[in-house]
Amino acid sequence: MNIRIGQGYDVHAFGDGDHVMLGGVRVPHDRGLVAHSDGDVILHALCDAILGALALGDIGVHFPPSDARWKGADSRVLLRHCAALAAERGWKVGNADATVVCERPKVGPHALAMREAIAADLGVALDAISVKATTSERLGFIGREEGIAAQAVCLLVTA
Ligand SMILES: Nc1ccn([C@@H]2O[C@H](COP(=O)(O)O)[C@@H](O)[C@H]2O)c(=O)n1
Ligand SMILES: C[C@@]1(CO)OP(=O)(O)OP(=O)(O)OC[C@H]1O
Repeated sequence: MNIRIGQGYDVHAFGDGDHVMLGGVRVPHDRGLVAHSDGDVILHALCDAILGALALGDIGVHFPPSDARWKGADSRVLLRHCAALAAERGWKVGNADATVVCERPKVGPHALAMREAIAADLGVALDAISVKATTSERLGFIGREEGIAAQAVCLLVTA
């Protein structure tokens, strides 16, 4: 069995709105996220982790912000596309682990639903997908609730 590892990172600013999309789940909030797509930082970081493991560039190469096709896009579509790129090359996701960093909203109550959505999109078992959260202890742009960040790592294994 061959293995590959990739990592990803994404940030989006908070703006007007009444919910955020995180890990494919609509989470009620008193702000929204500013983005060309739905601004799902967890899924964007995960897409970049998969693309990184494949050495296929990054999310902006595959889904350019200049392309109207991705305006308001459901990031689950992007994630499934990245999984398909891996499958075409003989790889599948072994496991993935993401950390979202924000003061609010609280992610814990939604983490299982996020894991379920991601596992379904990647075609893997629930226990292969981890979603964690931490605050920034009120420090920096995240601490001031100006934006939200996520990191992800992903292991690919030969299918
Ligand atoms: N947006 C968040 C942030 C944190 N959590 C949970 O709270 C725990 C404590 O966070 P600290 O930053 O104070 O270490 C963290 O381990 C998460 O379980 C959360 O659900 N949503
Ligand atoms: C996802 C894309 C889609 O156009 O746009 P954004 O939603 O702005 O998100 P970003 O994390 O900046 O990645 C770039 C783009 O691929």
